[in-house]
Amino acid sequence: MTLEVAQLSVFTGARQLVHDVSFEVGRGERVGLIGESGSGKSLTASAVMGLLPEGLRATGSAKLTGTELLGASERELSGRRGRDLAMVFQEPMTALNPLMRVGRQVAESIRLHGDKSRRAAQRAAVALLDAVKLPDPEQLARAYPHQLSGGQRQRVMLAIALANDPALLICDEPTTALDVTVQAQVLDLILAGVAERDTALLFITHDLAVVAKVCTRVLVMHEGRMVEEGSTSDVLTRPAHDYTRKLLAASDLEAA
Ligand SMILES: Nc1ncnc2c1ncn2[C@@H]1O[C@H](COP(=O)(O)OP(=O)(O)OP(=O)(O)O)[C@@H](O)[C@H]1O
Repeated sequence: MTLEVAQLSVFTGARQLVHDVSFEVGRGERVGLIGESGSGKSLTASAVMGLLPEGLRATGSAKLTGTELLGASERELSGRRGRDLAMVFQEPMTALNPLMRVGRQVAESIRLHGDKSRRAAQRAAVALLDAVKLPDPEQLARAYPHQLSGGQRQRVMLAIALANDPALLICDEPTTALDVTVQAQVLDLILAGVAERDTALLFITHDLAVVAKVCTRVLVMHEGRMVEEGSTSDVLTRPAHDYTRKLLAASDLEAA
């Protein structure tokens, strides 16, 4: 199993925000995490990545390829992030360095976790920018983030995330800020990227149409608890939990 989360809870002081969440994501599997705003999706993912905001703490277990992430040292975690654990967030501007050319940012993430020379990493970076279908990647590698469109920046983030063939990719609303056409293109790239590498995908979204397109299995969160889990087609067509039925009714998903 690539990711095994067991009895994961998140607390702020004595208040519990996430309650005993357990799930697994296998190699090459694409799992959606859905639920309304505030249901605990992002906190669950942040706890797995060791990126909880100051003042919050997690208990339980989250193992990536057999090794415990919860309670690991920051040094250990930062060694794994970008190597076998990668992330793409909603807003690429906050994750990209505004003062560094994008090609160099991709190349640095390759060099940080490998033994490629500067020149080889630069070449690999251009190849990755090409693989995420950025136009004229050699030229584009020399641009700064603010010179790119939102969709182009998200492709750069995806190139960085996939640079070291991660075992697990966590996407948190990666296309929510993009317009519909660009959104579909970026989703296709994510699907192709994880398929090529057999990467496990945990995909957070509140958009059920996106889940239907991307995920084979779905986890439903409500008020910090996991209330339902099943194959995407079962959950979207025959929801077992009242809350999931409400989510479906509130969405404009035609298949539902
Ligand atoms: N730093 C924090 N301190 C205290 N409470 C927090 C903090 N971050 C999140 N919360 C609370 O934890 C709960 C879960 O938040 P979380 O961000 O995981 O929800 P979410 O399902 O990802 O929502 P969204 O779809 O809006 O991102 C919410 O009630 C939120 O107010």
